[in-house]
Amino acid sequence: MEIWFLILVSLSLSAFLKAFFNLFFPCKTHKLPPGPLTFPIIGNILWLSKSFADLEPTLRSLVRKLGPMVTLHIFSRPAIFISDRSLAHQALVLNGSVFGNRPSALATSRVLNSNQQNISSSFYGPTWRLLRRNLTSEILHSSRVKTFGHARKWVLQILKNQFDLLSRSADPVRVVDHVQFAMFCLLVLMCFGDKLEEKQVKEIERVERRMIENMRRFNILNFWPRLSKIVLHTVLGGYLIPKNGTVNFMVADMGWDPKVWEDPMAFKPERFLNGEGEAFDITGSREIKMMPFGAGRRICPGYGLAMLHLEYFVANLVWNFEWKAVDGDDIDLSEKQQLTVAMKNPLHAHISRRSRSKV
Ligand code: HEM
Repeated sequence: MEIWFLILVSLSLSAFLKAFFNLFFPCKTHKLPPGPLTFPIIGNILWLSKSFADLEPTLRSLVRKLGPMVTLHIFSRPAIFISDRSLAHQALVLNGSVFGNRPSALATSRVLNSNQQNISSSFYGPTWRLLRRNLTSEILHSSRVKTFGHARKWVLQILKNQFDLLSRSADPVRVVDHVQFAMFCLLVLMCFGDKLEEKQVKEIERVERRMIENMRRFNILNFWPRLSKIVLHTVLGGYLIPKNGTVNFMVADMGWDPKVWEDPMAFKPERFLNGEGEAFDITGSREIKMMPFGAGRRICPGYGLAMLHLEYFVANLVWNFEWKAVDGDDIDLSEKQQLTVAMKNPLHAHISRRSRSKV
């Protein structure tokens, strides 16, 4: 047999074996993303002693030192933090079925999340799919939102659907949860009252730019824990994401990436003025530039409704009040960490002349 043929066969065989092992045994061939040196029990105590506000700068400095994927050993599971937009896209959008899961909750939080049978905490599976379909097609679909006046009727219909579909379940918590869920949806829809008109929505387009810029610049969340209970070991960015590992996305850092956003820390709503009339894609389906509503299969199903609602709310705040810095004219954009990020020196609101003249 020709020697070149033997070389070719052995090279192909080794390439095949490598691909096979990478696919089925990534934990043997890949390492966890880097992380600080930790000692089993002491390491956990150190992390747990940190407040939420301390965790964020610590993580940022680790990302600067170690790269866009970092592992911390908190509790018994490795917690992986991702700060890079394209890795987030690869995980949440391109590999949505792997990263769309939620972890098993602690016994205490199961009381609050109805034994993980509600839409946001349920595992990626048939119950989640059913709840999600019911919410998106029966409540949040634009054709339904337009007829919000009949909200009460839909909610009753949805409740009936849910009861019918889940009637085989012997778990009473599950049913209670669906009642609560439907009532919550009703409340959200009722908030619109009968004041939402298409004309009004158009008038406040300008406000939308300010609002999206606010979401990018002043993040509602610094990092969004997508605590994925990964069913099989998987590989992302050349690193192992272990089975039962948890994955967290550093949302604030993605919205401040200077490669995407010019002068990222400045408040510039006009950056969303697009000459070609193409709207900014907040879902990140093609590329993630910011992700206030998450991305991929578990993206917030209420984002359309939330945007409308916020536009209406923010437009009224701008229309009815004059917002001024307390001391001097300069607005201070520094932040402080509370449960969410808030303005360190909030503005004061004065009733505007426009509103006063109406009174
Ligand atoms: C400004 C307003 C809102 C923000 C910033 C927001 C943000 C988010 C985020 C970040 C997630 C997690 C996404 C992920 O895991 O990738 C989420 C999930 C969710 N949101 Fe929202 N949301 C808002 C309003 C709403 C509204 C109005 C509704 C209801 C109509 C809603 C219903 C949900 C539900 C049911 C989930 C869980 C989805 C799932 O796990 O499949 N949200 N939201």
